[in-house]
Amino acid sequence: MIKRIGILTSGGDAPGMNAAIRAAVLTASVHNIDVIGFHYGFNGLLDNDYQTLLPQHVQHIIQRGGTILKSARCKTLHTAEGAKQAAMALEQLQLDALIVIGGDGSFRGALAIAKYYRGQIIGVPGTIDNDVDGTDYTIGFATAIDTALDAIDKIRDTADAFERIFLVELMGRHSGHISLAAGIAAGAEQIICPEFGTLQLGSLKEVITPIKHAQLLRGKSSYIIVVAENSYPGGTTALAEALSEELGIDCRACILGHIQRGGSPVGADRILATKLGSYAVEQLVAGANLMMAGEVNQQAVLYPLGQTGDKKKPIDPYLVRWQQLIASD
Ligand SMILES: Nc1ncnc2c1ncn2[C@@H]1O[C@H](COP(=O)(O)OP(=O)(O)O)[C@@H](O)[C@H]1O
Ligand SMILES: O=P(O)(O)OC[C@H]1O[C@](O)(COP(=O)(O)O)[C@@H](O)[C@@H]1O
Repeated sequence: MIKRIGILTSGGDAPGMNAAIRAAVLTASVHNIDVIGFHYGFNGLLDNDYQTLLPQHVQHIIQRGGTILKSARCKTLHTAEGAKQAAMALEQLQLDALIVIGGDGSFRGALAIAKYYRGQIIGVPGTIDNDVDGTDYTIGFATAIDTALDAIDKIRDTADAFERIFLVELMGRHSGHISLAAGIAAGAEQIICPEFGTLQLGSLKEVITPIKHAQLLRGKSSYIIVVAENSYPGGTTALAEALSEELGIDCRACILGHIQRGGSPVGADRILATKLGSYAVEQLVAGANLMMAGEVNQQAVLYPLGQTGDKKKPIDPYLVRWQQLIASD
């Protein structure tokens, strides 16, 4: 019987985390479950830093970016001592369950705690990167794409005016979900992401050949290359410099950075967050443990927490093929 649950947001914040908190609190209230929210991710467990969350505390937060509970990374949790201490905090607060909203790293943290905790744990996928197995989309991904798209469209204007080559670096840590989606939607001429293989220092033929081909075909024109972070050993600015040297034309780099994590969540993220935040509570009541609440083919599903970081979810193979065979030609 679940009477009291804890909730926290951890790792990179993502637009829609607030919507997930709201949905979990409102659903818990209907089930007469008390909720406490830990601040600063897992640090809140270790530092006894938390607040009671009542329905009135989550009013009018569905449209807000960031997270009202704050987020952080927590080094201590990587030690067995830290995991034990976190579990002890949950026991002392008499929490029957914990909801962790975050990415696969946060779910590994949750599993570490589970070794010493008698209650239930459930994950809700919140990261702009979409690099979590067991769910078609993560909360925050749709908003990040639109943010990136808005920026790339603006870059296209200035690139067109100067007939310049621009390299736009997008986030994703080691995954290309954001770059592929935003690159396709922006009509980027090239997309470079880890799934296409990492570029080597000095071997730029595969980037240069399509540029030269396009120049031959279309003459002078703007040319946008979307580059997922960590795709080139020296970074995207170094890649732009190397290309400038090889091509003899100025290439500009634009690193979009953390702007992609902010902003009001788009409708798709608010809806996904509402569904998964609520489903997580319902599934805890039904007895779920060490699972993630995900969505596959529009159905809310449970997926083993321990498999969420297996990196089995590919970037869309149809779009990859289209980009490589048609868009970059
Ligand atoms: N292997 C692990 N063992 C224990 N805790 C971990 C582990 N991996 C990640 N964590 C915890 O989860 C936090 C968030 O993970 P991170 O990978 O930074 O973000 P995300 O959850 O967005 O993938 C880390 O700061 C750490 O506290
Ligand atoms: O905010 P930080 O610590 O610089 O981290 C940047 C990383 O966080 C992200 O924005 C989100 O990643 P996570 O959700 O896995 O934390 C990545 O795309 C990026 O590589």
